[in-house]
Amino acid sequence: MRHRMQSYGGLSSIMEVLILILSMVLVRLSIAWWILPLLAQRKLRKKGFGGPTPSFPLGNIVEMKMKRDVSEASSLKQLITHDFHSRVFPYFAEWQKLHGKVFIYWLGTEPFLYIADPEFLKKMSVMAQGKNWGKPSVFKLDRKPMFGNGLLMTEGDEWVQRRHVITPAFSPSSLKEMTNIMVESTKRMLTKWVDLTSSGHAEVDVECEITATSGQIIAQSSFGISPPECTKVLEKLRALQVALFKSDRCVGVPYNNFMYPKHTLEAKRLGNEIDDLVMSFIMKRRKSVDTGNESRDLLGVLIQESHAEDNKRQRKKLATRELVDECKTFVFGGHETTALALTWTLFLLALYPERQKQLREEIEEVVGDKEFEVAMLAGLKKMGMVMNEVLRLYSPAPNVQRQARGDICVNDVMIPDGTNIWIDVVSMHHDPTLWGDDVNEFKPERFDGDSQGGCKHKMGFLPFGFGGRMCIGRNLMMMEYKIVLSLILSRFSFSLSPNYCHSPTIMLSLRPACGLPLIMQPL
Ligand code: HEM
Repeated sequence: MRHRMQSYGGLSSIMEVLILILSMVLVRLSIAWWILPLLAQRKLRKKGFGGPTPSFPLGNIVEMKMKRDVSEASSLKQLITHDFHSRVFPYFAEWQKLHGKVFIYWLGTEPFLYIADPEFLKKMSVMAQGKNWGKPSVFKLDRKPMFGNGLLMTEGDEWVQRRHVITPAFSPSSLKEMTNIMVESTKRMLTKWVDLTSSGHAEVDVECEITATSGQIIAQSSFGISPPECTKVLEKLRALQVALFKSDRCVGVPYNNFMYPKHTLEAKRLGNEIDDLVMSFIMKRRKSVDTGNESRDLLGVLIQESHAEDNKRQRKKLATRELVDECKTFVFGGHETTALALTWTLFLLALYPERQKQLREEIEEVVGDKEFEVAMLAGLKKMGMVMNEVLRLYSPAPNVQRQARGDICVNDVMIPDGTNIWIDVVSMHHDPTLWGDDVNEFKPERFDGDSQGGCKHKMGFLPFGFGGRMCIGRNLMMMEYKIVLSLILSRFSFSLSPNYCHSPTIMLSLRPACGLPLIMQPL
């Protein structure tokens, strides 16, 4: 009996210790996840930054989801309008009315400083050294299967070094070598469209077609991956994008991965499969380096760099991982955004057929019957204006994110180290105080002789981001855009299909939710 009592006594003291440890862990977690961020938010509030009231542990996620559901349901029968900020970001549109263009909102236990004011952004970037801008750790972790630690996600010295190594792969001479691949891939797509239309299928989902072609272009021109091989990677990347961005996974809520195990495991599995495929391409290319048959495309540049430094085993391992992450980053970042810019262009040209005619005349004048040459692209001025206007109205990259690495002082307010920052590009591109009352009209002329399109603030037009982290692939994009669009316009005229449903939506990028069915008419 005494023995039993002793063991009960031992058990209860173990329980007490466990409860104590658990309470200490809970206290530490609430301090780290809630009290400290809340104190930082209070400080910012005292300095005049408002924002919606968060609740623990979801922050403002519930409110955001509710507003989005309402907006999606009410926009099902939406007429075609280019004024869609309140549809894709209904919560930001409403909070802006209450709190202005700079405020704080919460994703789970992560506070975000929302910015739709270019002047505030300018002051902030002047004060922050390039290296003091990081990428939100919460997104880096969440998007790891897709981008790993590729250029888009690296920070500090590592980013400086990586950007320095990669930049030559986008030099004018390297881009020139990509022309043939762009022309050939587009011609293959157009031959397919001719076959489709001549067999009675006039309706083509051009978003799907152009995304596949753009994927082939980047995979082949930057990594030497041939079309059949790259299809697998592209399909898996698309599935990964859906797993990561098409579900409400409560990013920012501690341990959200455990709340959505199915999506988390699916993303991890797809990420690993893509890694294996990419690794097999890299191994093949490494062999050609060993035999001296290496080309100077992006993968060639990266492989040579990793060889130059891989005298220590540790470094070699790291370099191989980095190579895989860069390949994923560039294959995804390099095709999705460009394809969407072209898709939204075709949508607008279908809507305004007189613009198709104008561009066709320009192509006839500049290119005529000749083979495409890079030197011709600068002559396609009207097309350049159309491109800028599309990137303004339907910016494929709808937001830019940062995390302060170090305190940043703006207007005498200290934005503390670690603050997440969300820059709402769609809002700035649709702001009548920056662009005028015709802000929601498609008017390429606003870019005639003015690279800022008449925007009243030079940081109000940010399709490729800003500062040192501006898009590294923008020249490649502009070249691909003009080549693909010229070839399409020379072979087809097109109009919107009655099946088109106007529903811009965000799935990391800004895309048409139901694709872009067009009625194609061969010329
Ligand atoms: C319409 C086409 C494109 C748009 C709208 C676009 C947009 C952007 C934006 C807004 C950023 C800045 C992100 C940030 O600051 O966090 C960015 C960065 C980047 N883009 Fe693009 N992009 C396009 C095409 C491309 C292409 C064709 C490539 C590759 C071939 C590419 C690769 C990258 C990479 C690697 C970065 C990260 C750069 C860095 O952090 O140093 N993008 N892009």
